[in-house]
Amino acid sequence: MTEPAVRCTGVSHSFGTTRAVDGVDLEIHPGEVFGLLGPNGAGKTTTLRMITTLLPTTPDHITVFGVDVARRRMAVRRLIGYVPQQLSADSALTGRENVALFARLFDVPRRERAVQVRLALDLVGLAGEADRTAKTYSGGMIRRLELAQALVSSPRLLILDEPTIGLDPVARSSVWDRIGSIREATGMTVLVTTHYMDEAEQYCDRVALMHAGRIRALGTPAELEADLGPESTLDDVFRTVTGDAFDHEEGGIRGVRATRRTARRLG
Ligand SMILES: Nc1ncnc2c1ncn2[C@@H]1O[C@H](COP(=O)(O)OP(=O)(O)OP(=O)(O)O)[C@@H](O)[C@H]1O
Repeated sequence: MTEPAVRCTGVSHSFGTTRAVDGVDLEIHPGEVFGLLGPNGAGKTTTLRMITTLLPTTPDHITVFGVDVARRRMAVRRLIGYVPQQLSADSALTGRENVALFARLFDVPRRERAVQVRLALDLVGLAGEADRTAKTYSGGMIRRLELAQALVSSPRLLILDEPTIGLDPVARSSVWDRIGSIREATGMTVLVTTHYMDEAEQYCDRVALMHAGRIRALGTPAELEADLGPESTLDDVFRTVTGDAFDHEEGGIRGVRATRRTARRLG
């Protein structure tokens, strides 16, 4: 039987008295684009940080392609490419130098590095701009450069935390188009968080709706919408399962911080 790309079983995490993740069960199939959706503070980033080994976990709760995250952290790290919300590109380096740096950090063998760097830049459509410094890139190009950094070690699982936050609609669709073509070219599994329901509807094979640390609904966008009734959108589904939390929480201080973080990055 094929192992799931990610399996979470009863995953929880608290920061002091805040229960950020509260009993999450999840299976992500190999090769799919899976969206973890929810408002600011839902627990999405904390879940990703546990899957990527950046937060401690206990054995037997999370596996990546069958490898236990708590027992074999280094093996799991080799399977994953991660693009966090925070800036991971250096504006003083060229696109190529930024990707080459990640190739070294992730132990891509020396003699393969130049080829892998070129392939990653090609996959995100930056081959023509690879020798410009990153400070001359637009916000969408920076996001695509960060994708290339994550791709250079040929991960089996690509994890993206809010890849389109703060981007204009054209840049957003170009980032999503790249994610789609990368998946097609490599067969890679993609796990992405977003709070843009319309994007999830359009680009994700399956989604989980998360609120207050819990998964409230899981399925294909079409299944979730059909369950609610004709003409329903994912936004409607979300409002139903969270009791309108989406509208109320999105403008909170964390939302402002997240947007500012991105604005700083792009400024
Ligand atoms: N390092 C931390 N210390 C204390 N509390 C934290 C920390 N990180 C997250 N939290 C809290 O845990 C909860 C879940 O946060 P998390 O960042 O996982 O949510 P999220 O869904 O990713 O939201 P966002 O889209 O804003 O990143 C929130 O209540 C948040 O305030």
